[in-house]
Amino acid sequence: MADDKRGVVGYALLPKKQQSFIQDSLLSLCKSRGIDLVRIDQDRRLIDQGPFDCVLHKMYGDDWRKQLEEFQIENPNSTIIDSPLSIERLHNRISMLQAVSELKIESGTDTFGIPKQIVIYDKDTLFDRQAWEFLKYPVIAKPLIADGSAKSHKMALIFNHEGLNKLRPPIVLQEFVNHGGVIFKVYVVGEFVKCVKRKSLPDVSEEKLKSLEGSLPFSQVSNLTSDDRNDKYYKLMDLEETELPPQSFITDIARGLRRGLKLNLFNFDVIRDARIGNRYLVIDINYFPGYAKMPGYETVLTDFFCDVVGKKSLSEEKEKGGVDKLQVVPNCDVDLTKIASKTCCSDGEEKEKSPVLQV
Ligand SMILES: O=P(O)(O)O[C@@H]1[C@@H](OP(=O)(O)O)[C@H](OP(=O)(O)O)[C@H](O)[C@H](OP(=O)(O)O)[C@H]1OP(=O)(O)O
Ligand SMILES: Nc1ncnc2c1ncn2[C@@H]1O[C@H](COP(=O)(O)OP(=O)(O)O)[C@@H](O)[C@H]1O
Ligand SMILES: [Mg+2]
Ligand SMILES: [Mg+2]
Repeated sequence: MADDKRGVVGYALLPKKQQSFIQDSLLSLCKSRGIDLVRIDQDRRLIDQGPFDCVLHKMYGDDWRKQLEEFQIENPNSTIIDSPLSIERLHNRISMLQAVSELKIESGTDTFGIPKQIVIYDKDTLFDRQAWEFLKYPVIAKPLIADGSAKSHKMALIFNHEGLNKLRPPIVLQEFVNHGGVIFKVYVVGEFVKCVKRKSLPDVSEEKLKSLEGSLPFSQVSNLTSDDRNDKYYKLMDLEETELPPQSFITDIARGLRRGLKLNLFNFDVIRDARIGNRYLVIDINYFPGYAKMPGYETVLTDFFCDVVGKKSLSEEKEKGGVDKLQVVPNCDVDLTKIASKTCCSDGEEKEKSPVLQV
């Protein structure tokens, strides 16, 4: 695109997301750099709107997917951020983390993986302790589907057999790993990677485990307000004292995941195993997360949009060296019909019978 021609990014977001993401500060920075952010009217067909150099979206459903397909056929030069097929992989907590197990990264002393876990489809398997004897209490029960609904964030920490009674499969049972009460959230925007600290669940000692009753339900711990955090369980952790993981290690994982998942906009949650100080576990990956909580999000996102629509980024304009060009990963060609039937992964291993996406 000629640099004097304005770029147009159309966005289709739910009202809550629109409110948090489309801030005046972002609109005006984009505008000053030749990019117009335009709301897509969801009461009209996408194909009747535009032109858009890029369509930015966090919307689901068959109708929306069809509209995007139609739009892409009519507008082959337009970029859709991101492909619905790629996003869909994150809607299942097994296929989501499979992407981590598939990563091949050379690392020095630091290692990474995922916690031991199993997918449970029925109550018989849930109460058959032998079926998941490789998991030690406490475990976390997570809904298998992670589609952004309030229900998909409702979890429970299970301390013993009694705690299983309230669970409703399909769920993922995942070993709870003590990690010092702090998680690392890694935000990815194209090639840009930023790691921040957030509060998490406190450690559970062997001693404490004996005295705890069946289960503890919780939801979106890292987004709790300070009032919630002050209650006796969610006691405030000292985030300041926690050291961040090595930046180059985290960047390697982020870029590997970006290519593996074929996604440009996502974040992932990482914990540091308290038993093994240099072992990191990825526990969650989210599409198009709350970027407005990331310091300086306006600059990062504006640079990304410039790159997507083919305008020079600020770093290029200033001809500064050392800043990676933000390249857009091509749209995904994952075949969703290839969801195999396999079961459980423990730190990357998998056995027959749980849903695993084969790319
Ligand atoms: O709303 P926010 O800013 O808390 O963002 C949520 C994310 O919080 P984070 O940026 O990671 O702190 C949140 O991340 P977590 O699940 O808390 O790890 C999700 O990405 C959530 O989207 P969805 O409900 O899974 O579709 C995100 O919600 P939406 O903004 O997409 O509704
Ligand atoms: N395996 C685990 N070990 C320890 N804590 C965990 C584990 N999995 C999740 N958590 C805690 O539970 C929170 C929510 O789990 P997560 O998988 O990130 O769900 P959500 O998609 O709702 O964010 C995490 O932010 C972290 O505090
Ligand atoms: Mg999370
Ligand atoms: Mg999540």
